[in-house]
Amino acid sequence: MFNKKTVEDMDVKGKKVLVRVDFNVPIKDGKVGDDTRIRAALPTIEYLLNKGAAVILCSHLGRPKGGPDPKYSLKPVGEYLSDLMKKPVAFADDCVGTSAEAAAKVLKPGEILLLENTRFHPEEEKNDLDLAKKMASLADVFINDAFGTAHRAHSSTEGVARFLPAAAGFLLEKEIKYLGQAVAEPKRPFVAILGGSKISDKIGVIKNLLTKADVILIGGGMANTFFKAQGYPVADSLVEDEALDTAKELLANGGSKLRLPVDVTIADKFDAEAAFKVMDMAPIPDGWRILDIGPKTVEAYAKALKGAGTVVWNGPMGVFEFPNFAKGTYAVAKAVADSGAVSIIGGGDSVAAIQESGLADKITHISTGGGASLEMLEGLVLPGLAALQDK
Ligand SMILES: Nc1ncnc2c1ncn2[C@@H]1O[C@H](COP(=O)(O)OP(=O)(O)O)[C@@H](O)[C@H]1O
Ligand SMILES: O=C(OP(=O)(O)O)[C@H](O)COP(=O)(O)O
Repeated sequence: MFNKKTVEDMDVKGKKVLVRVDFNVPIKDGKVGDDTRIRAALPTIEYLLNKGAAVILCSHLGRPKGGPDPKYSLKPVGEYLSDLMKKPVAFADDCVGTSAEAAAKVLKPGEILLLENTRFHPEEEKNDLDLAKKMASLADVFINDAFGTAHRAHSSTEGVARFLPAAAGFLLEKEIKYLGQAVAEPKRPFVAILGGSKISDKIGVIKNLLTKADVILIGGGMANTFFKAQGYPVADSLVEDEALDTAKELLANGGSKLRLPVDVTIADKFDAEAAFKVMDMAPIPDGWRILDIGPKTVEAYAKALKGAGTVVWNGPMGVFEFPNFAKGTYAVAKAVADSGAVSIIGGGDSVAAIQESGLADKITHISTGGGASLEMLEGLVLPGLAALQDK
């Protein structure tokens, strides 16, 4: 079922191994927040070090626009990893070029180097092969362990695999195996929950989910786009206008499977200290924005989750980073945990939310990928996986 070479199939002793990880973790005030994605990469890193490889890690962080931006530096992640592993982690302030080359050259077996954010090069997201070739030139072997980014065909995920012997890390293998079998024949009722802020990225998944899931519960920024598509003025709420046509089409075809919030919590600014109130869904007053689902919606969604056989969830129900707007996300998390269903929660922020809710140990599978697990669910090919060598 998993037909790609893995790290165990590769000869890595004495070699330099470039490992694509997904260290796209929440950073607050220059410090790492939820570290699930970092911990999830440790088995591959430790295996390689024990086998006598020199490990060169690369990742993106956030969505920097058009060049280097200190806000999106991976430096704090390197420091965090060093504390976690209790060993030095060297850092190069570019993922290619002289600093990366010099740092990679002196790296010895058993040592770790982290390269700066791959998205500081705009070519990365275009899967530019020159950039990929430069990254590949730093190493002898490529391992992709970035499940969370496996749905992106970028230079550091897909491109680089064309220039080096390329195999999967343990995390990538584990996620694909688990999600593959869990969604092949899901226990029913199958409830999907979709929220968050990456709206145009993820709204397309709903069309396909309508054929697979029994109920789809919408929250977060995703819901706002549906409200606008229904004709509600949403004032300053987060909406992605390019997703409006898709939302309209889904509303027309989704029938009773597709559920939207019936009430919302609105705020007078995008701030943890904002004034807020709950209202039944109606035109949003000027100057306000929707930052969470309301209590009636929580009740309705909890009812839909009761007795579910399988639950797949990506995207928080509100801006859970602000305590006043975390209630919807935490209450839905509790309903998922209490449902007794096979539950899969994926995505950088969704996982951070479930960890903060204290309910993580009641969830069947915490996945490091949100968009990646949704695309898997859709049956799409993940380019980061497809590029690796077959067994
Ligand atoms: N109503 C909302 N308005 C603005 N942002 C929202 C809203 N609801 C959720 N969010 C934001 O969505 C983000 C997570 O979205 P996304 O990246 O799609 O999820 P994940 O990382 O789990 O895949 C969070 O930072 C959260 O604050
Ligand atoms: O956080 C990620 O995706 P997710 O929010 O869907 O889990 C991945 O690191 C991919 O990031 P991207 O959606 O900016 O390509």
